[in-house]
Amino acid sequence: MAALVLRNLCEGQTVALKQYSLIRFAKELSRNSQRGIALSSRVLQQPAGAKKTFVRDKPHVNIGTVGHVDHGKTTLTAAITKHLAANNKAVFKKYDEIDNAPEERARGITINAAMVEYSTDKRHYGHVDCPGHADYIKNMITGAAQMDGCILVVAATDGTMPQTREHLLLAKQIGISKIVVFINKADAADTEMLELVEMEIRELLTEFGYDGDGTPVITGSALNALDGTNPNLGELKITELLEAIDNHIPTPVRDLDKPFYLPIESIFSIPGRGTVVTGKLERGVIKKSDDCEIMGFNKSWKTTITGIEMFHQLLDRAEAGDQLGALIRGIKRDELRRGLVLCKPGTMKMHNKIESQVYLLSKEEGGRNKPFLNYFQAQMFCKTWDCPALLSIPNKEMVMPGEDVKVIFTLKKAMVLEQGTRFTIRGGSGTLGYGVVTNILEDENVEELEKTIKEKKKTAAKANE
Ligand SMILES: Nc1nc2c(ncn2[C@@H]2O[C@H](COP(=O)(O)OP(=O)(O)OP(=O)(O)O)[C@@H](O)[C@H]2O)c(=O)[nH]1
Ligand SMILES: [Mg+2]
Repeated sequence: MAALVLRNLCEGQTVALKQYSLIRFAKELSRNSQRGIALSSRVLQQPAGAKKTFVRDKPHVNIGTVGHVDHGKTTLTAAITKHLAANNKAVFKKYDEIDNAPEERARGITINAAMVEYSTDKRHYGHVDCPGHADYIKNMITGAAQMDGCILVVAATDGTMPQTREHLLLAKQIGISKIVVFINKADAADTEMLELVEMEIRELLTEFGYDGDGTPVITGSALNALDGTNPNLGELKITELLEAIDNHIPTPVRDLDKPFYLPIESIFSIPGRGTVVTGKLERGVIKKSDDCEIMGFNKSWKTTITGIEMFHQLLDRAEAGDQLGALIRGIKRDELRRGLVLCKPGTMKMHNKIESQVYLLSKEEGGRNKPFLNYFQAQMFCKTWDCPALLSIPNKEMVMPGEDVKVIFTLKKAMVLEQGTRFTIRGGSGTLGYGVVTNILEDENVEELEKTIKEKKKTAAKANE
């Protein structure tokens, strides 16, 4: 998260965000304990004996809230923890404990994806509350990249909105196969409106390849549940929602036998202890004292894992699916960034050129209205990283939005990529398309390529004079 703040600074997001970022940066370091997965300095400096050891007595599943800005995702997240806290299955997280950065409080919106933990009788959950605002879609992608299933929140007062569509598209692309819908703000809408919104959502789910008829849709009021008023729309609906999550979102089959692999989501520095990287372990098993390799953005490091934690509890062994923090030896926080990968030494490789099959969104789907010419530069988002990438189309000069095509991408930096990896292409402020890596190609000299492109553009401009 702290890394994210720095990134926001570097990448010139809104001025307001910059002003708040330094304060947030300082706060982030001290608020790790509220995020669940991160290892806070306060916590890690305690003698190991003072901390609980994580007991794996239920399957762990990663879910979260997605949907348009202000539709009630954070209110719902707080309401779920309140409901389960009454049964000792969660710690109640108030609304402003989830949205706790100064700018989030000032603007009343979620900027960073936040994490809470709770259990039902059936499973243990890590829940990421994603931001809905279009400006923070990057943070939503990173948050959602870790989910096994999600709760799509749609306010009955608005119905489906642009980020409802965009989040659904990204969820599909990230590989989330099952969704549960919560139609929120039922306290502020009439029955006719609620029915219309449900129909609209079911249609949208079908359009994006989900089971529109079979997806559980629960209609209620997160605010009523949080306030403890109107139990028929509040409390009871949270019970229904949790049952739907337990039953509709399958426990993923985890890849425990493969070498471990964790896309890094954030990096923290713990004075006196070292650097912690956090993220979801995608596959394999890690143990304390395991050797590891960190790689991405043209660089790599070899080091050792000296501690593992999940939700403030210590683990000797973490397995695929766990949202964890790993303490690593001898690398400074500033050397690392979100998007790097932690893996078993020698098992992964970085590449900067791939062949892929891509679907480019049509204008109606929120895509571009102009054709894509050779060497169009887009931003590729994959797992927790994003990197500029030049698009080229074999044997063609251009492709149109709405086309499903074979595309070659040359990335500005070599990243960890594999055949079958899914990614999203964004540009300007929106999603332009999505695709899957079909082949790894021989690395390209990016500087040479850029020179050639410049020359070609110059020649073309001269010819047009
Ligand atoms: N009437 C009514 N208002 C609600 C309900 N749930 C949330 N709200 C209000 O809607 C506003 C937005 O709620 P949030 O929970 O911040 O929405 P969000 O989806 O997390 O917003 P972002 O994270 O910024 O995208 C707040 O003023 C809430 O009090 C509800 O069930 N009924
Ligand atoms: Mg929110």
